Amino acid sequence: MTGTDDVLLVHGGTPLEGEIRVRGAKNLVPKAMVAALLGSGPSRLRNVPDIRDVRVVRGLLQLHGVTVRPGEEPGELVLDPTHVESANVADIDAHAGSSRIPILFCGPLLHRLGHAFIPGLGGCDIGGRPIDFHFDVLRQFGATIEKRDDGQYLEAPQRLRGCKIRLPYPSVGSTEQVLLTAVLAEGVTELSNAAVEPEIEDLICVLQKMGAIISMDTDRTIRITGVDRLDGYTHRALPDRLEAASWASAALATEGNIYVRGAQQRSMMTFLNTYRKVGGAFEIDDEGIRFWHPGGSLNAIALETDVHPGFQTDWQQPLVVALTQASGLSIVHETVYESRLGFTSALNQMGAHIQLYPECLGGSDCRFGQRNFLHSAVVSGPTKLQGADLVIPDLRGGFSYLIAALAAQGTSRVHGIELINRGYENFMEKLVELGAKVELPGSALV
Ligand SMILES: CC(=O)N[C@H]1[C@@H](OP(=O)(O)OP(=O)(O)OC[C@H]2O[C@@H](n3ccc(=O)[nH]c3=O)[C@H](O)[C@@H]2O)O[C@H](CO)[C@@H](O)[C@@H]1O
Ligand SMILES: C=C(OP(=O)(O)O)C(=O)O
Repeated sequence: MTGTDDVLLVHGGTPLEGEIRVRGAKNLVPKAMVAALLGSGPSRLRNVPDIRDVRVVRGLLQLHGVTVRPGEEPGELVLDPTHVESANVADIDAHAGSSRIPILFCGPLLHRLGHAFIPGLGGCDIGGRPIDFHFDVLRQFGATIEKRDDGQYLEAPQRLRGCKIRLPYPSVGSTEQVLLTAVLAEGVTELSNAAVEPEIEDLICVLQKMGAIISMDTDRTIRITGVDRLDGYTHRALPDRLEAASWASAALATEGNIYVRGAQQRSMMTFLNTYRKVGGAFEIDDEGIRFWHPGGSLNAIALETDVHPGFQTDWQQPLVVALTQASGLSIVHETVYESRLGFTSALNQMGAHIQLYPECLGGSDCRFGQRNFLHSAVVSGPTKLQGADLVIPDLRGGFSYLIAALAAQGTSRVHGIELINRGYENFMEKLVELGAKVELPGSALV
């Protein structure tokens, strides 16, 4: 999608109603694809969504000699790493695109080739997003790292060795870095203050299927006993709980009713509790979850994002749009990313009343409290939203703008919709199936 194709006209005011399906999680599938690099034979990954982050990783794996082909069932990939080889640095740079996943190639490439090149990373612009923890842990395993203008060059002069690591913060990516490196390192690795998101548990399941030895304690400690060799795996990716929650928020904000096939209660319990407090209704069955607005007014709430099992930060932005329709003052404290509330200024242009503060409001003190980041919000509602010209700032912010435009009166022009393809499979088709009135300029109503 380029040029004017990157703009969507959204005619708001119609409740979203119907059924959509979510497939494998954006925050697991690309990482399971990287794990295939560690195997001595082919892996089969099922429930793979057609999103840009998957295409980026597929390209990077192919550059490193991994063959990637469709499997027998729709959404299945077969990844064969038998002939892993060094890739041209310029090609890697060109393929890395907008994703954060290239950083996770370090451990597997160091094991397979003894060296790795990591280009500049993409990902959402929602905070500084440093990668210091990643390089600190890789050094502890015995890797050397040289920063040059085009990226980071890593080497493993000898087999990487297991070590004792404590993360300064339970970072998802750094925990995955440790897992993907420790499984083939010599000896035992003990990781404390690890992240324990459901996608990390699913990655551990993938690695265990390959032959890894990994145990998790209740105190965020993960122990990995290195092995000499891993096989391929067959795995069905856990469903995308972040996409599911986005559609749930869309149902609430537009006074609609959406059945999300594939949504799973277990990985969404914290979201479901919050949804119920706001006044949203849901019903769970074996195949998915139905979310709807039961009528009447919604309740203002106090919300704090946190690492799992807390309220996931990626759920925050879409739900804030629904909170603009709740009666009273809602407080949102974003403790994972310092700049993740910036998207709210466009909601204010549409008629919302959202005030940002640098203090930690409504809960515990976080890392950002003394540093002048506008990371708390007071949302005053309900407010009528009006269509506007919107420029998508990041993935979840972008989906939130779609929700706001759908809930608003009048027409919005939403610019930069291509970014949404990074994490939402076929979102335009899904919108149309749910009855949204959306239009690509120059074409008929889609
Ligand atoms: C592709 C993917 O899975 N993305 C998810 C992953 O991002 P990602 O893995 O990048 O996020 P992290 O959990 O690592 O980041 C959490 C916090 O740790 C900080 N940090 C992280 C690494 C580091 O080296 N130094 C450092 O200071 C970050 O700036 C941030 O404030 O987890 C986030 C938190 O659940 C989610 O919002 C993202 O959707
Ligand atoms: C922040 C996100 O992703 P990434 O880490 O890929 O930028 C997200 O999925 O909302």
